[in-house]
Amino acid sequence: MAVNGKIALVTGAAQGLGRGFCEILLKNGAKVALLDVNKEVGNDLKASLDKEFGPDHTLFLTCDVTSEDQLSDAYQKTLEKFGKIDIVCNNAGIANERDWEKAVAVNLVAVVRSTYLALQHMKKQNGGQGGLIVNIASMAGLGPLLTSPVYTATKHGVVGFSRALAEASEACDFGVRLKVLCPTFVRTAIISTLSSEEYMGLFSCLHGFTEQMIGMFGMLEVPQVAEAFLQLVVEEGKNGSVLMVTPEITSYVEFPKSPTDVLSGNPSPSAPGSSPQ
Ligand SMILES: NC(=O)C1=CN([C@@H]2O[C@H](COP(=O)(O)OP(=O)(O)OC[C@H]3O[C@@H](n4cnc5c(N)ncnc54)[C@H](O)[C@@H]3O)[C@@H](O)[C@H]2O)C=CC1
Ligand SMILES: CCCCC/C=C\C=C\C(=O)C/C=C\C/C=C\CCCC(=O)O
Repeated sequence: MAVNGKIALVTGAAQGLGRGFCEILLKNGAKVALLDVNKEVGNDLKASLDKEFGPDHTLFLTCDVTSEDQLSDAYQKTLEKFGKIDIVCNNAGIANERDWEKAVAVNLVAVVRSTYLALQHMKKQNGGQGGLIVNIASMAGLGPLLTSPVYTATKHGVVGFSRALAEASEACDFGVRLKVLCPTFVRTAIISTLSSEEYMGLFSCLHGFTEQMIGMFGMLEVPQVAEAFLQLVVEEGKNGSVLMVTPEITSYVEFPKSPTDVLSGNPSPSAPGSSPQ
């Protein structure tokens, strides 16, 4: 989808990857609703973006994505300010294996809720103009991060939910596409949890394991991931696709043949973007 003139809503927008996604959308001519639980950092970001893009191009909304009321209120305020929503990026996420229920609430439950809200506002059957939802998972949505089983589960959940809903949206002709971004390690604040005694808890015997993985996979910088995000947004079609990002390679993930392919007699595996929508 061409970004110029579009309205986007990004969760967890105040810093890290969320900030990178907002900046690349703004640079390409979108207006963006910035949602974040961190009011102070969010207000600072808004002030800095106002200088670069003008105050009418963004709206900062304090929003804890785990609150149903705050989330639906944020969608409502975005619509009141900008009149429509074309792109939603569900990015807010945490790593917390001790308070693992909170990790499930932020990383999975809130992504599901926000995706359904987005669908409700964008789908053609409700008078919407269609649109695109990009859910931020992780490479931990494709394979295990040993020190973080619950984080891994939530990210696998985001991948599975998004792929299933992408097919359902197409079958129901909602006019809304879903895509998933799976970066490896990125230099942001979430990484500071790395190897801390508080985080490791049960898994302290795996001390040093993540550092080894970072040595193997490498560490991305935010602008590299923002470029991959832009690629997902701009490329037409590819509903249900999952884009993996490492320092060396950005590529669509191929999954085993899905039951829908089998039912429809599609001989090829479930290649991303195989559907024309
Ligand atoms: N940094 C990394 O290595 C990777 C990160 N990811 C994913 O990217 C996403 C963004 O993470 P980072 O930018 O790295 O982390 P970060 O910690 O720098 O930023 C996360 C942002 O989300 C916000 N947030 C947290 N809980 C929230 C809530 N309940 N409601 C609203 N906002 C909330 C925070 O205030 C913060 O602004 C997460 O989903 C993370 O799992 C995926 C792969 C790698
Ligand atoms: C295919 C194998 C999966 C590899 C996963 C790769 C990268 C994933 C990175 C993230 O999503 C990073 C986000 C959170 C992790 C933060 C801390 C957990 C690590 C703690 C530790 O092990 O010390």
